[in-house]
Amino acid sequence: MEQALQDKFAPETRCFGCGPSNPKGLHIKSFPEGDGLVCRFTPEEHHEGFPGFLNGGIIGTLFDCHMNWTAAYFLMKRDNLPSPAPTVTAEFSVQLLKPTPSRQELLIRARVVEAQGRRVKVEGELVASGEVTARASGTFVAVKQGHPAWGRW
Ligand SMILES: CCCCCCCCCC(=O)SCCNC(=O)CCNC(=O)[C@H](O)C(C)(C)COP(=O)(O)OP(=O)(O)OC[C@H]1O[C@@H](n2cnc3c(N)ncnc32)[C@H](O)[C@@H]1OP(=O)(O)O
Repeated sequence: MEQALQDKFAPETRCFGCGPSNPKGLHIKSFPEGDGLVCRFTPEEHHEGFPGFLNGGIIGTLFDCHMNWTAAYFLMKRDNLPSPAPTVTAEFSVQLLKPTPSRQELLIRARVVEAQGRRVKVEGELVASGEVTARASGTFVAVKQGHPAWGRW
């Protein structure tokens, strides 16, 4: 089976949302598909906000990390880099449209809508049983040498 970008390019990282090496993390897995990236995530009970529905902060983290990887992968392709660009989240916002069921697999899609230099805008949506329950957008910036995140992937 195809490897997730996180496992292929950053297996040692410990980010709470996407680091494969964080034993308490969410371990999201992102895969290129179509014009963006997709992530499938099945929540656990301790991710719930109320019984049977996902906590909003967890939804934010899913978008944050998956959109970040979408930006990083986009820059890798655009700039012909050997690995995803070292991007961090500059800002993001989430619209919680309806309660998100937490006892099933969820689909998160994201795609780049604008890019200029090392700044990339990404939009995402969260789908449960074919229904969009949340949307997000954000700005992700590839850091320069000297930034605390540099070389930490
Ligand atoms: C391989 C990928 C692995 C990814 C795994 C990690 C995923 C984890 C997701 C995270 O949680 S990251 C951690 C949380 N984020 C941070 O801690 C970031 C804190 N902020 C910063 O470090 C800096 O503010 C930042 C690197 C984002 C920008 O500082 P810089 O000095 O590098 O850039 P600069 O200020 O020159 O801005 C560059 C461009 O971004 C734009 N920009 C910067 N901050 C912005 C902002 N807040 N909102 C919108 N745009 C922003 C800025 O206008 C400009 O646009 P233009 O190039 O078009 O002029």
